[in-house]
Amino acid sequence: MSSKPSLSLIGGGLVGSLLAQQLARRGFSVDVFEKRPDPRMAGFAGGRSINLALAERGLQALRSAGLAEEVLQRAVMMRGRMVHTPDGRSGLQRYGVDDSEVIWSVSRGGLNMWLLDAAESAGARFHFGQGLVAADFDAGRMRLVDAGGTERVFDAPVLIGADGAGSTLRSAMNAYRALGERVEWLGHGYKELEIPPASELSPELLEHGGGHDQFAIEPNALHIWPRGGYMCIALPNTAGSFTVTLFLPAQGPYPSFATLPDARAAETFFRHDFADLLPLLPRFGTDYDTHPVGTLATLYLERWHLDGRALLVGDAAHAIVPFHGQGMNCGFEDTVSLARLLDGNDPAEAFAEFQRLRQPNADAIAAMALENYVEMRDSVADPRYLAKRELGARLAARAPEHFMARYRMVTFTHLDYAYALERGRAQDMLLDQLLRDSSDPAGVDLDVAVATLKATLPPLPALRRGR
Ligand SMILES: Cc1cc2nc3c(=O)[nH]c(=O)nc-3n(C[C@H](O)[C@H](O)[C@H](O)COP(=O)(O)OP(=O)(O)OC[C@H]3O[C@@H](n4cnc5c(N)ncnc54)[C@H](O)[C@@H]3O)c2cc1C
Ligand SMILES: NC(=O)C1=CN([C@@H]2O[C@H](COP(=O)(O)OP(=O)(O)OC[C@H]3O[C@@H](n4cnc5c(N)ncnc54)[C@H](OP(=O)(O)O)[C@@H]3O)[C@@H](O)[C@H]2O)C=CC1
Ligand SMILES: Nc1ccccc1C(=O)C[C@H](N)C(=O)O
Repeated sequence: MSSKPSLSLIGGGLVGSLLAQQLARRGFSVDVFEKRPDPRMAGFAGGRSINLALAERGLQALRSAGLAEEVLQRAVMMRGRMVHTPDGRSGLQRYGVDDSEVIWSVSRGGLNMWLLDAAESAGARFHFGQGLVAADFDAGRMRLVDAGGTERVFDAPVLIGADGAGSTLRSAMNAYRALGERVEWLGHGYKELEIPPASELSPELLEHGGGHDQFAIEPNALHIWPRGGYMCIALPNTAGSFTVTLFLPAQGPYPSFATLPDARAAETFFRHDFADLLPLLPRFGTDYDTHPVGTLATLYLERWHLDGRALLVGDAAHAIVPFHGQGMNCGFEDTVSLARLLDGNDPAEAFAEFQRLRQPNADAIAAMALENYVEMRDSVADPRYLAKRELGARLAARAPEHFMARYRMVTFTHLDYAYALERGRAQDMLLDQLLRDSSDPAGVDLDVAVATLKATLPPLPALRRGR
């Protein structure tokens, strides 16, 4: 008989299903309890967004699970931000120097279903339509409710909660022993709309006269319509459509979701603020009136575990705002770290070490995700931001061992998020200093700038590349 403990995972979403695969592959006995029906039979029932940006951290976790190539084949490459200004012009701000540094738009439902298949193939057992209701941590038992409302009690000496931002396991743990929970609401909400495939739009609306095959606008980009205090973004889907997300203050003066309660009011707003986007949204009225306004918040906990009895991972432990496109990526990194730690250690040690390693990084990406909202909705159109970005690129080309854009550290490396935050702050101060007298990066003496950089900051750590 195996000496490895039996593990009960709550939640078979993105993080729960990948974690189940990683643990089952290592020989753990894994049962996953998911409150929704099996999406492979019932269809995928919504979720927090239609599609997601997959970056290097998430990809590396998928590689270690042997799933990366399969996922990439069903993803759309995004080379950079296509910024759409109010005058109707657009321009690409690349993420990296070439296509080795791109992010990928993947379908949440598709990804979740491939991960469920992979976890089952590795030996994990899934129990759908089983929602956690309560847990008795002293007795090592939990209570689940099925779709018909029948409640049953199961043994579960070791519980892992991957049940998302509104985690029931977290509530049960918190009631047993205070976890030091703090939720900071952003005060902005989001609503999803859709640009359909080009074939559903009249030809005169299509960019480049329809020269993007089945896509109405450039497919290989993450589109942003920055408007200062709010924005729209669009991520491509493989079938030719784009999922558009409007981010806007929830309450307060116009424009806010409160002042745009229905499609009629919102259409006037879009005609004025997103004039080039509105004609690409033929189902605007129905989408606006039927899709909910999602809420956004950051979750901070002092404790992620109850000794070796229960642990929280992914959004259940550290939900963040979506603006860096890193919530799932961070949760996927969690799964690799936790599976390694559990292999050969008792759960109490593994859980404590997991929190020690991951919490500073979760805090750091939470902070950077909040900052990226301001960057996306405002700074991308600001000359000062563009000047700093340009000077940063020049320094990185001249002294790559000393300068790397923070965005690159977060998105394309495995450097700790906490390191990226700290190093990024130091680099940002240096750029401000170098651009104090001139707002033109071409006016900065690069030899002097590189000498200052090397005198101010230590070299970057050596990079571990995914491929
Ligand atoms: C608008 C938006 C856009 C985003 N875009 C990106 C992006 O581009 N890139 C990125 O990396 N991240 C993105 N994120 C973040 C990403 O969605 C989350 O980080 C990710 O879904 C977390 O996965 P999870 O498995 O921890 O939680 P979830 O995906 O929420 O899964 C939780 C699962 O637990 C189940 N569950 C809940 N309660 C119970 C219960 N009581 N019993 C049993 N099961 C239960 C749920 O049904 C669900 O299946 C975005 C988030 C939002 C809101
Ligand atoms: N929204 C956020 O960003 C954060 C929320 N929280 C905490 O979470 C709790 C609830 O948050 P709130 O956002 O208001 O509501 P929910 O998390 O309950 O989500 C709102 C809606 O989205 C659905 N939904 C959520 N996650 C998924 C998923 N993975 N797949 C499919 N559908 C999903 C829910 O369905 P269903 O009801 O069936 O689950 C519900 O209809 C609160 O206690 C809050 O403090 C904490 C931090 C961040
Ligand atoms: N997926 C998202 C969802 C919502 C808001 C932003 C994103 C992003 O991915 C932004 C991207 N990382 C960027 O910085 O351009």
